[in-house]
Amino acid sequence: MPPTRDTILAALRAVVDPETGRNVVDAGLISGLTLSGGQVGFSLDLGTSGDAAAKEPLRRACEDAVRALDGVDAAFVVLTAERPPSPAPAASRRRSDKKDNRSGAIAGVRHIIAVASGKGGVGKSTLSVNLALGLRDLGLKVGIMDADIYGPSLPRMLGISGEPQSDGKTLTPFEARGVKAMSIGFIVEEDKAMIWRGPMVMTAVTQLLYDVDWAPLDVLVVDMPPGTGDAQLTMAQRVPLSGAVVVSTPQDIALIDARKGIAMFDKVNVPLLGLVENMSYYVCPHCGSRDELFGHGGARATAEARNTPFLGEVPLHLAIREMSDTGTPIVDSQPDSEQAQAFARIAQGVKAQLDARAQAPTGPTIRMG
Ligand SMILES: Nc1ncnc2c1ncn2[C@@H]1O[C@H](COP(=O)(O)OP(=O)(O)OP(=O)(O)O)[C@@H](O)[C@H]1O
Repeated sequence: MPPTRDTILAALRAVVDPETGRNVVDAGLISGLTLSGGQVGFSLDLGTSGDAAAKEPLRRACEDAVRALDGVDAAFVVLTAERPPSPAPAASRRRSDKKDNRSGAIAGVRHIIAVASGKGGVGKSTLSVNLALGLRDLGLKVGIMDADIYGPSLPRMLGISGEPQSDGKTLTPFEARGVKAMSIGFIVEEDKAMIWRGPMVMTAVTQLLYDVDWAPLDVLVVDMPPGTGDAQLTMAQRVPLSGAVVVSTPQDIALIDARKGIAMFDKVNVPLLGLVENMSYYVCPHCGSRDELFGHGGARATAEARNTPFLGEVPLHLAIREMSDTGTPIVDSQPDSEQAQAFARIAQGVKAQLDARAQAPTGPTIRMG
Protein backbone atom coordinates (compact mmCIF):
# COMPACT_ATOMS: atom_id res chain seq x y z
CA MET A 1 0.00 0.00 0.00
CA PRO A 2 1.35 3.49 -0.82
CA PRO A 3 2.48 5.49 2.21
CA THR A 4 0.41 8.34 3.61
CA ARG A 5 1.55 11.84 4.44
CA ASP A 6 1.34 11.02 8.12
CA THR A 7 3.50 7.90 7.90
CA ILE A 8 6.12 9.86 5.96
CA LEU A 9 6.16 12.71 8.47
CA ALA A 10 6.34 10.21 11.32
CA ALA A 11 9.39 8.59 9.73
CA LEU A 12 10.99 11.98 9.21
CA ARG A 13 10.48 12.89 12.87
CA ALA A 14 13.17 10.31 13.60
CA VAL A 15 15.68 12.32 11.54
CA VAL A 16 17.48 14.86 13.70
CA ASP A 17 19.43 17.84 12.38
CA PRO A 18 22.74 17.68 14.31
CA GLU A 19 23.12 21.43 13.97
CA THR A 20 20.02 22.24 16.01
CA GLY A 21 19.29 18.95 17.78
CA ARG A 22 15.69 19.11 16.50
CA ASN A 23 13.96 16.71 14.16
CA VAL A 24 13.51 17.96 10.61
CA VAL A 25 9.70 18.06 10.76
CA ASP A 26 9.31 20.01 13.98
CA ALA A 27 12.15 22.31 12.93
CA GLY A 28 10.00 23.24 9.90
CA LEU A 29 12.60 22.11 7.36
CA ILE A 30 10.22 19.98 5.27
CA SER A 31 7.99 21.49 2.59
CA GLY A 32 6.37 20.67 -0.74
CA LEU A 33 5.63 17.02 0.10
CA THR A 34 4.26 15.23 -2.97
CA LEU A 35 3.01 11.67 -3.19
CA SER A 36 2.47 9.82 -6.41
CA GLY A 37 1.86 6.12 -5.86
CA GLY A 38 5.07 4.85 -4.34
CA GLN A 39 7.06 7.98 -5.27
CA VAL A 40 7.67 10.60 -2.63
CA GLY A 41 9.25 14.01 -3.10
CA PHE A 42 9.81 16.99 -0.83
CA SER A 43 12.14 19.87 -0.09
CA LEU A 44 14.52 20.14 2.82
CA ASP A 45 15.32 23.68 3.80
CA LEU A 46 19.00 24.55 3.84
CA GLY A 47 18.61 27.38 6.29
CA THR A 48 20.18 30.74 5.71
CA SER A 49 23.78 29.52 5.57
CA GLY A 50 23.20 28.25 2.05
CA ASP A 51 25.77 25.51 2.69
CA ALA A 52 24.38 22.66 0.61
CA ALA A 53 27.43 20.42 1.10
CA ALA A 54 27.08 20.55 4.89
CA LYS A 55 23.41 19.55 4.67
CA GLU A 56 23.96 16.68 2.23
CA PRO A 57 24.19 13.98 4.97
CA LEU A 58 20.89 15.22 6.40
CA ARG A 59 19.29 15.14 2.94
CA ARG A 60 20.44 11.54 2.50
CA ALA A 61 19.21 10.61 5.97
CA CYS A 62 15.75 11.96 5.04
CA GLU A 63 15.78 10.00 1.78
CA ASP A 64 16.85 6.82 3.56
CA ALA A 65 14.18 7.21 6.24
CA VAL A 66 11.43 7.56 3.63
CA ARG A 67 12.78 4.84 1.35
CA ALA A 68 12.74 2.39 4.25
CA LEU A 69 8.94 2.73 4.53
CA ASP A 70 6.68 0.02 3.15
CA GLY A 71 5.21 0.95 -0.22
CA VAL A 72 7.88 3.56 -1.10
CA ASP A 73 9.53 2.87 -4.47
CA ALA A 74 11.52 6.07 -4.71
CA ALA A 75 12.19 9.17 -2.64
CA PHE A 76 13.54 12.45 -3.97
CA VAL A 77 14.62 15.06 -1.47
CA VAL A 78 15.88 18.37 -2.77
CA LEU A 79 17.65 21.01 -0.74
CA THR A 80 15.92 24.35 -0.87
CA ALA A 81 17.94 27.48 -0.28
CA GLU A 82 16.51 30.46 1.52
CA ARG A 83 18.40 32.56 -1.00
CA PRO A 84 21.19 32.00 -3.53
CA PRO A 85 24.59 32.02 -1.82
CA SER A 86 26.15 34.32 -4.41
CA PRO A 87 25.06 37.88 -5.03
CA ALA A 88 22.77 37.84 -8.06
CA PRO A 89 22.88 40.61 -10.61
CA ALA A 90 20.35 43.38 -10.94
CA ALA A 91 17.48 41.49 -12.53
CA SER A 92 17.05 38.95 -9.75
CA ARG A 93 17.90 41.39 -6.94
CA ARG A 94 14.74 43.22 -7.81
CA ARG A 95 12.69 40.28 -6.70
CA SER A 96 11.95 38.72 -3.34
CA ASP A 97 14.63 36.88 -1.38
CA LYS A 98 12.00 34.59 0.16
CA LYS A 99 12.04 30.86 -0.49
CA ASP A 100 10.52 30.32 -3.89
CA ASN A 101 8.44 27.16 -4.09
CA ARG A 102 6.03 28.30 -6.76
CA SER A 103 4.94 25.48 -9.01
CA GLY A 104 2.16 24.50 -11.36
CA ALA A 105 1.01 25.70 -14.74
CA ILE A 106 1.92 29.16 -16.01
CA ALA A 107 -1.21 31.11 -16.92
CA GLY A 108 -1.40 31.55 -20.69
CA VAL A 109 1.29 28.96 -21.50
CA ARG A 110 -0.16 25.75 -22.96
CA HIS A 111 2.89 23.48 -23.01
CA ILE A 112 6.32 23.55 -21.45
CA ILE A 113 8.75 21.10 -23.02
CA ALA A 114 12.28 20.30 -21.93
CA VAL A 115 15.17 19.69 -24.30
CA ALA A 116 17.68 17.59 -22.40
CA SER A 117 20.82 15.55 -22.94
CA GLY A 118 22.67 13.01 -20.87
CA LYS A 119 25.94 14.83 -21.48
CA GLY A 120 27.18 18.24 -22.59
CA GLY A 121 28.17 19.32 -26.06
CA VAL A 122 25.81 17.07 -28.02
CA GLY A 123 23.85 19.98 -29.50
CA LYS A 124 21.07 20.47 -26.97
CA SER A 125 21.09 24.27 -27.28
CA THR A 126 21.33 24.09 -31.07
CA LEU A 127 18.30 21.81 -31.11
CA SER A 128 16.38 23.97 -28.61
CA VAL A 129 16.74 27.09 -30.71
CA ASN A 130 16.08 25.49 -34.08
CA LEU A 131 13.16 23.49 -32.65
CA ALA A 132 11.67 26.71 -31.25
CA LEU A 133 11.97 28.37 -34.66
CA GLY A 134 10.56 25.26 -36.37
CA LEU A 135 7.52 25.33 -34.06
CA ARG A 136 7.11 29.03 -34.84
CA ASP A 137 7.07 28.14 -38.55
CA LEU A 138 4.17 25.79 -37.81
CA GLY A 139 2.15 28.79 -36.65
CA LEU A 140 2.66 28.38 -32.92
CA LYS A 141 3.42 31.13 -30.42
CA VAL A 142 6.75 30.04 -29.01
CA GLY A 143 9.06 31.00 -26.18
CA ILE A 144 12.51 29.67 -25.40
CA MET A 145 14.02 29.63 -21.95
CA ASP A 146 17.69 28.87 -21.50
CA ALA A 147 18.11 27.12 -18.15
CA ASP A 148 21.55 25.77 -19.01
CA ILE A 149 23.41 27.18 -16.05
CA TYR A 150 26.68 25.56 -17.14
CA GLY A 151 26.83 27.55 -20.35
CA PRO A 152 23.90 29.70 -21.33
CA SER A 153 24.15 29.99 -25.10
CA LEU A 154 20.80 31.47 -26.07
CA PRO A 155 21.96 35.11 -26.10
CA ARG A 156 24.72 34.23 -28.59
CA MET A 157 22.57 31.95 -30.74
CA LEU A 158 19.75 34.46 -31.06
CA GLY A 159 22.02 37.52 -31.07
CA ILE A 160 20.47 38.95 -27.88
CA SER A 161 22.35 41.32 -25.59
CA GLY A 162 21.65 43.79 -22.82
CA GLU A 163 19.69 43.58 -19.59
CA PRO A 164 16.11 42.33 -19.60
CA GLN A 165 13.54 45.05 -18.95
CA SER A 166 11.44 44.88 -15.81
CA ASP A 167 8.54 46.81 -14.33
CA GLY A 168 9.77 45.87 -10.88
CA LYS A 169 7.43 42.86 -10.78
CA THR A 170 7.78 40.95 -14.03
CA LEU A 171 10.56 40.67 -16.58
CA THR A 172 9.81 41.31 -20.22
CA PRO A 173 11.25 38.52 -22.36
CA PHE A 174 13.41 39.43 -25.32
CA GLU A 175 11.79 39.08 -28.74
CA ALA A 176 14.03 37.58 -31.38
CA ARG A 177 13.08 35.96 -34.69
CA GLY A 178 9.43 35.87 -33.71
CA VAL A 179 9.98 33.99 -30.45
CA LYS A 180 10.13 35.21 -26.86
CA ALA A 181 13.41 34.43 -25.16
CA MET A 182 14.97 34.58 -21.72
CA SER A 183 18.20 33.10 -20.40
CA ILE A 184 19.41 32.11 -16.97
CA GLY A 185 22.57 33.89 -18.08
CA PHE A 186 20.75 37.17 -17.48
CA ILE A 187 19.94 36.47 -13.85
CA VAL A 188 22.89 34.36 -12.72
CA GLU A 189 26.55 35.24 -12.75
CA GLU A 190 28.12 32.82 -15.20
CA ASP A 191 31.40 32.30 -13.36
CA LYS A 192 29.48 31.27 -10.24
CA ALA A 193 27.35 28.77 -12.10
CA MET A 194 29.58 25.77 -11.59
CA ILE A 195 29.18 25.78 -7.80
CA TRP A 196 25.41 26.05 -7.93
CA ARG A 197 23.46 23.03 -6.75
CA GLY A 198 20.00 21.85 -7.71
CA PRO A 199 18.03 23.97 -5.26
CA MET A 200 19.79 27.17 -6.24
CA VAL A 201 19.30 26.43 -9.91
CA MET A 202 15.67 25.77 -9.15
CA THR A 203 15.25 29.17 -7.49
CA ALA A 204 16.58 30.87 -10.63
CA VAL A 205 14.50 28.61 -12.89
CA THR A 206 11.36 29.33 -10.84
CA GLN A 207 11.95 33.04 -11.37
CA LEU A 208 12.46 32.49 -15.09
CA LEU A 209 9.19 30.56 -15.29
CA TYR A 210 6.93 32.65 -13.10
CA ASP A 211 8.41 36.16 -13.14
CA VAL A 212 8.74 36.46 -16.90
CA ASP A 213 5.84 37.76 -18.92
CA TRP A 214 5.60 34.72 -21.21
CA ALA A 215 1.89 34.59 -22.01
CA PRO A 216 0.33 33.97 -24.41
CA LEU A 217 2.36 30.99 -25.61
CA ASP A 218 1.53 27.65 -27.20
CA VAL A 219 4.91 26.15 -26.34
CA LEU A 220 7.75 27.17 -24.06
CA VAL A 221 10.94 25.29 -24.97
CA VAL A 222 13.29 24.88 -21.99
CA ASP A 223 16.97 24.27 -22.74
CA MET A 224 17.94 22.17 -19.69
CA PRO A 225 21.39 21.94 -18.12
CA PRO A 226 23.17 18.87 -19.59
CA GLY A 227 23.36 15.71 -17.53
CA THR A 228 21.23 13.80 -15.07
CA GLY A 229 22.44 15.10 -11.72
CA ASP A 230 20.79 16.84 -8.82
CA ALA A 231 19.99 20.08 -10.69
CA GLN A 232 18.45 18.29 -13.67
CA LEU A 233 16.38 15.91 -11.56
CA THR A 234 15.04 18.78 -9.49
CA MET A 235 14.04 20.62 -12.65
CA ALA A 236 12.49 17.57 -14.30
CA GLN A 237 10.48 17.02 -11.15
CA ARG A 238 9.36 20.55 -10.38
CA VAL A 239 8.87 22.26 -13.75
CA PRO A 240 5.33 21.51 -14.97
CA LEU A 241 6.46 19.78 -18.16
CA SER A 242 4.15 18.46 -20.88
CA GLY A 243 7.06 16.35 -22.09
CA ALA A 244 10.74 16.10 -22.86
CA VAL A 245 12.93 15.71 -25.93
CA VAL A 246 16.27 13.97 -25.35
CA VAL A 247 19.14 14.63 -27.75
CA SER A 248 22.16 12.42 -28.25
CA THR A 249 25.00 11.92 -30.67
CA PRO A 250 25.36 8.42 -32.17
CA GLN A 251 28.39 7.25 -30.17
CA ASP A 252 27.76 4.43 -27.68
CA ILE A 253 29.05 6.50 -24.80
CA ALA A 254 26.63 9.36 -25.56
CA LEU A 255 23.77 6.89 -25.93
CA ILE A 256 24.46 5.41 -22.51
CA ASP A 257 24.08 8.93 -21.11
CA ALA A 258 20.95 9.54 -23.19
CA ARG A 259 19.41 6.41 -21.66
CA LYS A 260 20.11 7.89 -18.24
CA GLY A 261 18.26 11.01 -19.40
CA ILE A 262 15.29 8.93 -20.50
CA ALA A 263 15.31 7.09 -17.18
CA MET A 264 15.38 10.40 -15.31
CA PHE A 265 12.19 11.63 -17.00
CA ASP A 266 10.56 8.21 -16.56
CA LYS A 267 11.34 8.38 -12.87
CA VAL A 268 9.45 11.64 -12.43
CA ASN A 269 6.62 10.65 -14.83
CA VAL A 270 7.38 13.23 -17.53
CA PRO A 271 6.37 11.82 -20.94
CA LEU A 272 9.13 11.39 -23.51
CA LEU A 273 8.12 13.24 -26.69
CA GLY A 274 11.03 11.58 -28.43
CA LEU A 275 14.71 11.14 -29.07
CA VAL A 276 16.83 13.10 -31.57
CA GLU A 277 20.15 12.02 -33.03
CA ASN A 278 22.37 15.04 -33.63
CA MET A 279 25.62 14.98 -35.63
CA SER A 280 24.14 11.82 -37.05
CA TYR A 281 26.13 11.86 -40.25
CA TYR A 282 28.54 14.28 -41.90
CA VAL A 283 27.60 16.28 -44.95
CA CYS A 284 30.58 17.79 -46.77
CA PRO A 285 29.83 21.52 -47.17
CA HIS A 286 31.66 21.53 -50.52
CA CYS A 287 30.50 18.43 -52.37
CA GLY A 288 27.47 17.43 -50.27
CA SER A 289 28.73 13.87 -49.87
CA ARG A 290 27.55 11.95 -46.81
CA ASP A 291 29.76 10.12 -44.32
CA GLU A 292 28.65 8.26 -41.21
CA LEU A 293 31.42 9.28 -38.86
CA PHE A 294 30.25 7.89 -35.56
CA GLY A 295 28.20 4.98 -36.87
CA HIS A 296 24.74 6.43 -37.15
CA GLY A 297 21.37 5.04 -36.08
CA GLY A 298 22.08 4.32 -32.39
CA ALA A 299 19.49 6.79 -31.16
CA ARG A 300 16.77 5.30 -33.37
CA ALA A 301 17.60 1.84 -32.03
CA THR A 302 17.59 3.17 -28.45
CA ALA A 303 14.21 4.84 -29.06
CA GLU A 304 12.79 1.60 -30.45
CA ALA A 305 14.13 -0.41 -27.54
CA ARG A 306 12.59 2.06 -25.08
CA ASN A 307 9.29 2.36 -26.95
CA THR A 308 9.93 6.07 -27.36
CA PRO A 309 9.20 8.05 -30.55
CA PHE A 310 12.26 8.75 -32.70
CA LEU A 311 12.01 12.34 -33.88
CA GLY A 312 14.80 12.43 -36.43
CA GLU A 313 18.44 12.84 -37.34
CA VAL A 314 20.34 16.09 -37.76
CA PRO A 315 23.49 16.00 -39.87
CA LEU A 316 26.84 17.33 -38.70
CA HIS A 317 27.25 20.34 -40.93
CA LEU A 318 29.60 23.29 -40.60
CA ALA A 319 26.81 25.73 -41.46
CA ILE A 320 24.85 24.70 -38.35
CA ARG A 321 27.72 25.81 -36.14
CA GLU A 322 28.61 28.90 -38.16
CA MET A 323 25.04 30.12 -38.27
CA SER A 324 24.59 29.57 -34.52
CA ASP A 325 27.74 31.54 -33.81
CA THR A 326 26.49 34.53 -35.79
CA GLY A 327 23.05 34.61 -34.18
CA THR A 328 21.20 33.40 -37.28
CA PRO A 329 20.15 29.78 -36.66
CA ILE A 330 20.07 27.51 -39.69
CA VAL A 331 16.25 27.20 -39.75
CA ASP A 332 16.14 30.93 -40.52
CA SER A 333 19.35 31.46 -42.46
CA GLN A 334 19.13 28.47 -44.85
CA PRO A 335 15.54 27.23 -44.53
CA ASP A 336 15.65 25.08 -47.66
CA SER A 337 18.84 23.22 -46.76
CA GLU A 338 18.75 19.56 -45.73
CA GLN A 339 19.99 20.48 -42.27
CA ALA A 340 17.24 23.08 -41.71
CA GLN A 341 14.64 20.64 -43.03
CA ALA A 342 15.84 18.08 -40.48
CA PHE A 343 14.97 20.51 -37.69
CA ALA A 344 11.64 21.35 -39.37
CA ARG A 345 10.68 17.65 -39.37
CA ILE A 346 11.61 17.34 -35.70
CA ALA A 347 9.38 20.33 -34.93
CA GLN A 348 6.52 18.62 -36.78
CA GLY A 349 7.11 15.46 -34.77
CA VAL A 350 7.10 17.36 -31.48
CA LYS A 351 3.90 19.19 -32.42
CA ALA A 352 2.26 15.90 -33.41
CA GLN A 353 3.23 14.39 -30.06
CA LEU A 354 1.83 17.35 -28.15
CA ASP A 355 -1.39 17.32 -30.18
CA ALA A 356 -1.83 13.58 -29.70
CA ARG A 357 -1.29 13.84 -25.97
CA ALA A 358 -3.67 16.80 -25.68
CA GLN A 359 -6.37 14.70 -27.38
CA ALA A 360 -5.68 11.55 -25.39
CA PRO A 361 -8.51 10.73 -22.98
CA THR A 362 -6.10 10.77 -20.08
CA GLY A 363 -3.56 13.55 -20.41
CA PRO A 364 0.11 13.28 -19.52
CA THR A 365 0.94 12.94 -15.85
CA ILE A 366 2.43 16.20 -14.72
CA ARG A 367 4.40 16.17 -11.50
CA MET A 368 4.62 19.32 -9.50
CA GLY A 369 6.75 19.78 -6.46
N1 LIG B 1 24.56 19.24 -36.21
C1 LIG B 1 25.60 20.03 -35.96
N2 LIG B 1 26.53 20.29 -36.89
C2 LIG B 1 27.61 21.07 -36.64
N3 LIG B 1 27.86 21.65 -35.46
C3 LIG B 1 26.96 21.44 -34.48
C4 LIG B 1 25.79 20.64 -34.67
N4 LIG B 1 25.10 20.62 -33.50
C5 LIG B 1 25.79 21.39 -32.63
N5 LIG B 1 26.91 21.87 -33.21
C6 LIG B 1 27.94 22.70 -32.58
O1 LIG B 1 28.47 21.95 -31.48
C7 LIG B 1 28.74 22.80 -30.38
C8 LIG B 1 27.93 22.31 -29.18
O2 LIG B 1 26.55 22.47 -29.48
P1 LIG B 1 25.53 23.02 -28.40
O3 LIG B 1 26.07 24.21 -27.66
O4 LIG B 1 24.21 23.13 -29.05
O5 LIG B 1 25.55 21.76 -27.44
P2 LIG B 1 24.98 21.59 -25.99
O6 LIG B 1 24.66 20.16 -25.88
O7 LIG B 1 23.93 22.57 -25.72
O8 LIG B 1 26.25 21.95 -25.17
P3 LIG B 1 26.37 22.32 -23.64
O9 LIG B 1 25.95 21.11 -22.96
O10 LIG B 1 27.81 22.63 -23.48
O11 LIG B 1 25.45 23.47 -23.41
C9 LIG B 1 28.34 24.21 -30.82
O12 LIG B 1 29.51 24.86 -31.30
C10 LIG B 1 27.38 23.97 -31.98
O13 LIG B 1 27.36 25.03 -32.92
